[in-house]
Amino acid sequence: MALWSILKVRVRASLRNFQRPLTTIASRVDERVRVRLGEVVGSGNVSSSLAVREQHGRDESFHACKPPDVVVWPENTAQVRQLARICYDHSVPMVPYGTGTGIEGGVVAEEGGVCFDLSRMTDIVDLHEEDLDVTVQPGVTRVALNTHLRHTGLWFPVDPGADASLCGMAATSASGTHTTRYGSMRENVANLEVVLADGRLLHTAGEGRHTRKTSAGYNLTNLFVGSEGTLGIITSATLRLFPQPEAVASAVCPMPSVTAAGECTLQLLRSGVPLARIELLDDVMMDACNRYKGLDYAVQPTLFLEFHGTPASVQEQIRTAEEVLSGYGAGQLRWALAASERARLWEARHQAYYAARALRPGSVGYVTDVCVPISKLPEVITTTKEDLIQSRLTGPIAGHVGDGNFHCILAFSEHGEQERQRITEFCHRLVTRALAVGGTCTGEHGVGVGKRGYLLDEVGETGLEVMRQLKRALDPKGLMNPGKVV
Ligand SMILES: Cc1cc2c(cc1C)N(C[C@H](O)[C@H](O)[C@H](O)COP(=O)(O)OP(=O)(O)OC[C@H]1O[C@@H](n3cnc4c(N)ncnc43)[C@H](O)[C@@H]1O)c1[nH]c(=O)[nH]c(=O)c1N2
Ligand SMILES: CC(=O)C(=O)O
Ligand SMILES: [Mn+2]
Repeated sequence: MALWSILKVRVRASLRNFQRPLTTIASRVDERVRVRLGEVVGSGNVSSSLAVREQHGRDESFHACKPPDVVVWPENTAQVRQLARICYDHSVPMVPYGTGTGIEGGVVAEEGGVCFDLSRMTDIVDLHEEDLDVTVQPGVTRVALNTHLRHTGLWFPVDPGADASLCGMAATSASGTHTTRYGSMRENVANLEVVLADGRLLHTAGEGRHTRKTSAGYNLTNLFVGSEGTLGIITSATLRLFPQPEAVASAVCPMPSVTAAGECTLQLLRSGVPLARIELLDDVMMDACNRYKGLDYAVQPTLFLEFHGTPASVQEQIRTAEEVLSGYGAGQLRWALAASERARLWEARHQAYYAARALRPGSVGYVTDVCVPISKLPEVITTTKEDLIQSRLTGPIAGHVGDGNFHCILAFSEHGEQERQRITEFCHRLVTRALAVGGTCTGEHGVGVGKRGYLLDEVGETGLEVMRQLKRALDPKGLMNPGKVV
């Protein structure tokens, strides 16, 4: 059987395994429900227009749009609770929506229902500067929070390329270019307020609690981090903050090959340099970024580095890093010291996805997202680059290599069935390769609809069944973002 057919069978089998809860989901939101929703939020905060529904039925990925039946914009948690209760009573699916920047189809309304657009809940509720934490509503984005914090000397470091909502980032367990040093959403969420499917309100670490650690019972906070809207609607998140570093230095460093870059990354991590950022862009991605942002970097595999600390400690880190880099054939480092230069450099990295897509105007993007134990990174990234060449695919590589996480960004035409098939087969080989060395099918983008077929291979039968039992316990009617994750 051709690999393409095997993949289809695997995905279908995985979907069949999902035991639907007993209650049948209502297929459409009828007029009665629509009126009740409008009574809660007011007529200006509910829409059934096709354009609005289509805008909410897709994210930034290639996954096909499936519009919800209605979009609502609640303005506070009390409204979210009332809306959820209405959906629960009428067995209507609910799909939480942050900023729609996800790339695994998380907001696609697989079974229609009500999309909860949370962008009008934009309060920064509690800032505890002395405790280094803050509580935000779901409409607050990472850039908005850091703009608000600018004058406090504090910041929040988790930075996916997009200006995503912080609660959406919690929902997908997002990470970014600072994760090597500061952690991902998993490490940086201290508490979540969640509206459950039936409208009950849960505080995952207890109402009003914002400690640096706790061992009080099960870790409900991390159950909801990465739950992708399938267990409840996050209506606020309490996040850890960090002091802004006194000194910052960024550099761009050309490397002889992706293998050398991977091996050098390992050695830098082992040397104990507390790297704030270490990102790899391969030659194809450097070319794409140069074209997209009008830059003139050498077109070869390149490490983007950043060091944080006091002026003296940054100098010390740079000395050690330069020694390690020279042992792996690194070229001349180009430094970005002024804040504006650094911003330009990292903006190019954050927009790598759009730079890759711009290589083929009018294309859509298929982003892979494997993460492997860091010692396996050089081998896996080298084999992947060879596979791309043999498969005749243009898939620029960008990697958060300090975490063993990398992406191939494949730009393709929605109409090219054969090319799409080659991409699907390539992605399958990549995930298989990552799982074989103890890695994961997704380091940061989540399962959504795209990775459902791999969850069984990754966590095993018992792991998947426990996830489904948890889902049934919290969402017995199967209304929360159906068709995703499990
Ligand atoms: C250019 C570019 C670059 C990147 C990325 C995207 C793009 C376009 N991303 C992916 C994306 O930004 C990331 O997944 C965000 O966490 C998505 O946040 P949104 O608010 O947009 O969630 P979005 O609205 O897309 O929803 C994503 C999922 O979370 C759920 N959800 C959203 N808000 C919720 C809430 N309040 N309560 C419950 N569920 C909720 C949704 O139902 C859906 O399942 C990424 N990611 C990453 O981790 N690292 C990276 O480096 C990048 N880089
Ligand atoms: C798309 C993505 O995750 C990145 O550019 O890192
Ligand atoms: Mn990424």
